[in-house]
Amino acid sequence: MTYSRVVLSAGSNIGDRRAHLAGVVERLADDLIAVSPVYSTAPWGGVDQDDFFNVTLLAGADRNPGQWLDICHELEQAADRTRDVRWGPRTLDVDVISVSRDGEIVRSDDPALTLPHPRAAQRAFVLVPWLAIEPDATLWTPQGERPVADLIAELDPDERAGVVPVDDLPAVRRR
Ligand SMILES: Nc1ncnc2c1ncn2[C@@H]1O[C@H](COP(=O)(O)OP(=O)(O)OP(=O)(O)O)[C@@H](O)[C@H]1O
Ligand SMILES: Nc1nc2c(c(=O)[nH]1)N=C(CO)CN2
Repeated sequence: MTYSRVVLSAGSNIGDRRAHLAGVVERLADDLIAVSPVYSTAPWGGVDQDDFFNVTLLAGADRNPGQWLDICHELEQAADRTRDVRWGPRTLDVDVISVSRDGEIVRSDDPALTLPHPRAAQRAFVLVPWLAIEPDATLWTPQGERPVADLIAELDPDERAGVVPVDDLPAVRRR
């Protein structure tokens, strides 16, 4: 038994953004612990592009970190995701933000799956939705384990202002 708890971030800024995010919730239905509201988010990373819709999800299951990443890639492929511009527009991006096992945060330098996600602490589009579903969330950073609320408070106010709640995705029924 390798029960693990995962934080995933999903984002879309091409096509039916809401439908792409709803597909993630549908796929993970059996493992879901919580799904944030949908947020409209200004593009992060310096590429001029349309706003994203983002959600952060908590899930738990008997899976290792690589199996969570496989699900992320499967979901991206199902949305016909292509890799063109780094941090550029996409139908669907699903990232593994953090995994914990038996309450211990998993850490990995593997470029194929770096954990926790090395840029999560700078991304209001990940942290703000995460805090909405887990008010005492913490993230491992190079400075150690930090409350997500503190990381958000340290972001540029413009970065925070670009992340605005829209509404909730419809609830899914467990299979
Ligand atoms: N924590 C992680 N979550 C998702 N992918 C990761 C992670 N760590 C490493 N990767 C690797 O990064 C590769 C590129 O991922 P992707 O195209 O989603 O990057 P990106 O979304 O453009 O940028 P970023 O990594 O900054 O979010 C993936 O194929 C994957 O193997
Ligand atoms: N607001 C926002 N910006 C992004 C996003 C995203 O999901 N939301 N994903 C990116 C690819 O890593 C690059 N920039």
